[in-house]
Amino acid sequence: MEIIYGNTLADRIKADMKQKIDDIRAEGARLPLLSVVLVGNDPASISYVRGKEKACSSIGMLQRTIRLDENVSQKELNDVIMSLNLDSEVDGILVQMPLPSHLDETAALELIDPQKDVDGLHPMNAGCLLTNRPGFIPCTPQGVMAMLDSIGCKDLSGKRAVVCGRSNLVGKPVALLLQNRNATVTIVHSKTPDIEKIASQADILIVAMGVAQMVNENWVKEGAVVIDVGINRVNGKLVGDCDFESVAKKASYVSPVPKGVGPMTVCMLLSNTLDAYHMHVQGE
Ligand SMILES: Nc1nc(=O)c2c([nH]1)NC[C@@H]1CN(c3ccc(C(=O)N[C@@H](CCC(=O)O)C(=O)O)cc3)C=[N+]21
Repeated sequence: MEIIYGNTLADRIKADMKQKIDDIRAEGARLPLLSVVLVGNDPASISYVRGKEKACSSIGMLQRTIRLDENVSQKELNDVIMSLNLDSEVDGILVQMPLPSHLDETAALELIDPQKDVDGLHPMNAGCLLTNRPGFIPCTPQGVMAMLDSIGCKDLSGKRAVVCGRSNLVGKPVALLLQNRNATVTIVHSKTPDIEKIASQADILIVAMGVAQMVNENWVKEGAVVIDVGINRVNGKLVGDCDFESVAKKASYVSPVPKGVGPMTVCMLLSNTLDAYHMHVQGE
C-alpha cells in the first residue's frame, strides 16, 4: 500500500507556479491577485483563509482578504463582490463558505463574475463542466484528479469508479471529471441501500460523505485506489471519512487526512487564479 501525499504533490505544483510568477515579475508586468471575502469570526474559516494567504505568499501571488462583520447585510456583501468584479487588479474572487445563516450563499455566488470565479462555484462554470465547455473547475475535484494523475491513473477506460457523496462542491463534479476520463461512474449517498457492496466494486473509490471514519475495509476492493475527501474534527483531531488503518489493509493507494486532498484544494485555487490572470491579461 502506498500513501498519496497531497502536500508534497501540492508543493511541487506550487514550485512551478512560483517560477511562472517570478517570470511575470521579471517582465515588470502586473502580478496575479486573489481576493478572499471572509464574513464573521468562525475559527475554522479564519484558519482556512490563513492557509490560503500563506499559500499565495509562498508563490509570490498577491492576496487581499476583505473581512466583513458577522452581521453584514446581503446588500453590503453584494456591493463588495460587485466592486471586486469591477476591480481590474483582481483576478480571482473567493467567498469563504459557509456564510452566516442570515446570508444567501447562492445569491452571493451568482454575483461573482464567472471569469473571476476561481472556486468554480458559479452556476455558469458548473454548467460549463456539465457540458464540456472550458471554465473554472471546483478546486477540490480538480485536486482529486491531480492526485489520480500523480499515480498514473489518467485514462480510466475499463475502470469502475464509485463516488460516495453527491454534493455540488465535490461529489457531482468529481463524477463528471471521472466520466470525462472514460471511467464507469456510480454515485452513492446516504440513502443508497447496500452502499458497502457497491463501493467494494470500485477500482477507484472517492469518499466525500462528510461522516468521520465511516468507510472501512468492507467498502474497499482488494487493490483499489481510495481518495478521502473528508475533513472532520473529532476531539480536536483532524480525520477523514475513511478509517485509514482499516482501508489501508486492502487498498493499493490511499490518501491521508491531513496532508491529502486539503493542501491540493488550496493549490488548485492558486492554479485557477493564475489561469484567470492569463485570461484577464489577454483581454487587457
Ligand atoms: N469558498 C470556499 N472555497 C473553499 O475552497 C473552501 C470554503 N469555501 N470553505 C471551507 C472549505 C475547506 N477548505 C479546505 C482547504 C484546505 C484544507 C487543508 O489544507 N487542510 C490541511 C490541514 C489544515 C489544518 O490542520 O487545519 C490538510 O488537510 O492537511 C482544508 C480545508 C476549503 N474550503
